[in-house]
Amino acid sequence: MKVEKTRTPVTVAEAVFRVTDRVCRTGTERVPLHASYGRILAEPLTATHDVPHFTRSPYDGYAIASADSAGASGSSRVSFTVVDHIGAGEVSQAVISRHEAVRLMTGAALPAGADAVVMFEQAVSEGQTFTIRKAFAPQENLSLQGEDMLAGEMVIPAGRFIHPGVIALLATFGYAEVETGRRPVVGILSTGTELLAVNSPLVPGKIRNSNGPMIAAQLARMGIPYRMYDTEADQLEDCLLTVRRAMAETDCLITTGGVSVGDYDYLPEIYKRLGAEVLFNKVAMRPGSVTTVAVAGDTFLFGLSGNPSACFTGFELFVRPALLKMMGADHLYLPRTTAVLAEDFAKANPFTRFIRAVYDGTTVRPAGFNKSGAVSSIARGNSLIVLPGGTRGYASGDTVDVLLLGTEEGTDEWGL
Ligand SMILES: Nc1nc2c(c(=O)[nH]1)N[C@H]1C(S)=C(S)[C@@H](COP(=O)(O)OP(=O)(O)OC[C@H]3O[C@@H](n4cnc5c(N)ncnc54)[C@H](O)[C@@H]3O)O[C@H]1N2
Ligand code: MOO
Repeated sequence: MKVEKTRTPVTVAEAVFRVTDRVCRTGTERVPLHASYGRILAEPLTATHDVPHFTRSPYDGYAIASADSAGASGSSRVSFTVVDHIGAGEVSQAVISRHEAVRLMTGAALPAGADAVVMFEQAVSEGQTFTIRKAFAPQENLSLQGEDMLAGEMVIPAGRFIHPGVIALLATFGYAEVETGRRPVVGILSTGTELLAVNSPLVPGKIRNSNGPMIAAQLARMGIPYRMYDTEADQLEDCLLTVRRAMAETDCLITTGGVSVGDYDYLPEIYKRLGAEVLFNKVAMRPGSVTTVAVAGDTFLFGLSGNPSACFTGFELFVRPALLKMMGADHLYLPRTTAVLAEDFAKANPFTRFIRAVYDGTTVRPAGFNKSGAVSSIARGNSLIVLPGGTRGYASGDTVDVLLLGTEEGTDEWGL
């Protein structure tokens, strides 16, 4: 088999752009509210009524007409008579006359004639009467109709992640079902004759397949369904058959391994046989320089490196935003921040370097063994330090860019 040995690297930003620019939404589907968590809102969410839709008391207390409290002060008490008593969910039939009040609980509708609420703590109760020692302003201690949202107001645009707060909003407006971006079904194919199943005993030269389960978990974290595929051996024909089957059964396929220039790295030849358009096959980054993305028909083929740290990073940088866009998300990228490097990093960075790292809110430090083949630092890290290409010698105390991992939601800006 003849594979090209020289590839032209693209920058990380260019690679991300090439993928996200090509991806289209995979459609929409209606799901019950309880199943909508973690999906992407396909329609803007507009308030169908004012919230709250009636003026209510935000406190346990007494509803009064504020004008009746005029003159109350530290040295002058004003007295009221309680004419009704309501809890939340009840509506008083009383219409307050001069120096009358309705005793009401938090959330109860304000009775007619009242325009302020005296908290229990602001009153001295004596049977059916109470006194106050301060004057109340109109609308004091009220939760006004529409103060949170007004009918017709667009509250959450389409493309946003449905998190618990959005679920609360949907429930507020009575959405028993929600229109969401369809989740793509993703195939995972781990290639390599050295790979053993997770429950296999170790034998010389072989290793357990850690990338497959890792990618499955990266997908699960995004709520995306997946199917696992196996090849019998590192045989081109066998691998091609499996890729074709996976393409027929899924919306996109993630492979790991076999994408470099080795004698058994069949993926480049498979892309050729499929007539796939290769968007890029080398990225100016470490790890993950061999990351390849190709499109065959309307199926995306993500060729991630076999090296675990490179595989992990390739998923987070390229696969994740693509899948989010397939679901119709408008925020595609990992949230990023800056942090103070907590230890020296002396290595040169000929290309953009992504270092698995531990970020504590202020400082960030490499999460340990930092080779492309490392597994330990993926397990220990919660973030990626990003060091630009063409730099060297970062010292403890330097400020560096950090991408945050493990959040379900993206940001709308590719900022690196
Ligand atoms: N002559 C060159 N050799 C290599 C180059 C190069 O430019 N010229 N690039 C190196 C870089 S960088 C990387 S990264 C690797 C990428 O190779 P592949 O993506 O084709 O991956 P494999 O060769 O199949 O495997 C690499 C490594 O990872 C282990 N592996 C593979 N699959 C898994 C898995 N599912 N779970 C755990 N570990 C896995 C595999 O055993 C190898 O050790 O190529 C360099 N070589
Ligand atoms: O792709 Mo390799 O992981 O750059 O080291």
